[in-house]
Amino acid sequence: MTTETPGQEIHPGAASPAASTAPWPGAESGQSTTKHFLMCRPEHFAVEYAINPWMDPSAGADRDLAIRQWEELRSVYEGLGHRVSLIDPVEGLPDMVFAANGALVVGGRVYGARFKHPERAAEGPAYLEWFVRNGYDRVREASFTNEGEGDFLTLDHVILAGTGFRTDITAHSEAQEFLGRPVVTLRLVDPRFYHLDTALFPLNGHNVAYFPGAFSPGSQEVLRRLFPHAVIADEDDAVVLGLNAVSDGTHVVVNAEAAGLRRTLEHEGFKVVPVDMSELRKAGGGPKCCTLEIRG
Ligand SMILES: CN(C)C(=N)NCCC[C@H](N)C(=O)O
Repeated sequence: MTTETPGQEIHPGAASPAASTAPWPGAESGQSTTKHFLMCRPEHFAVEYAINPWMDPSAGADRDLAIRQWEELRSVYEGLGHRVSLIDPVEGLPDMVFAANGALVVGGRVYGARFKHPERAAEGPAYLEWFVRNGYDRVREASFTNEGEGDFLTLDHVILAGTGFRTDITAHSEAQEFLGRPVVTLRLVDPRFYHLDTALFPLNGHNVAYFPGAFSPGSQEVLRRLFPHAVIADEDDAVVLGLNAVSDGTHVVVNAEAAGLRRTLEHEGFKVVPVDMSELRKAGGGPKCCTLEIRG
């Protein structure tokens, strides 16, 4: 049903290791899934304003380096056999590279983002427009503030939803109603981890890795109950945005600096794919932020 603008589609070149029956011990953590991602080349990337504690406009950012790091991330996905589509970057929207914030797409239904900060407000309609243009007809403009997959992370039977800094808790029930999936609210308490995807990522359809210190005591308890076998990350890994990672159930694409987390994931049987996203981190983003998953 989805038709994409010619030239925007990128076809995976290499054979897919993710689709193979690779004997990595990660098999016990779940099967590898071939995914469809939407990304936005950082052609207008800059740190021009500060809307999170990572951003310092006076420090400057090297756009060419950001583009090289982003290209590397894109080829990692393609090399793993994932499909990558592109949305055109819009001049004047320096954070548009963080595609994860643009929407939440589950079962072919697109729940649009509504950004908290006016600096990013125009990104919501830009991403929604991409989905409409590409044939998605179950599209919902949000009535409440929410920053897409920055604060909504989807597992097989539940969607985990962050609140506290960006996404309004009322958006959680709006998303649940629209998507027909149970949404579990998690409260974020540390401003460095202002989106859920800075503090937690799904390892597969039924387990997660997370940094407990980013969550309120009640939400920590919820996470312990839901995921008794979760991978627990420490603050050293969290402060290099190590939890802003993307897993296909076998491979985990993770910030290279997250040394402890990388070791733990390998020990758990995952195939770790380190990437350097240091330039994009100056705006508060990592690999997951650059990646919006299109499900269905
Ligand atoms: C990992 N995170 C938090 C993301 N999903 N998005 C990055 C957004 C960065 C942007 N400057 C902002 O502060 O909104």
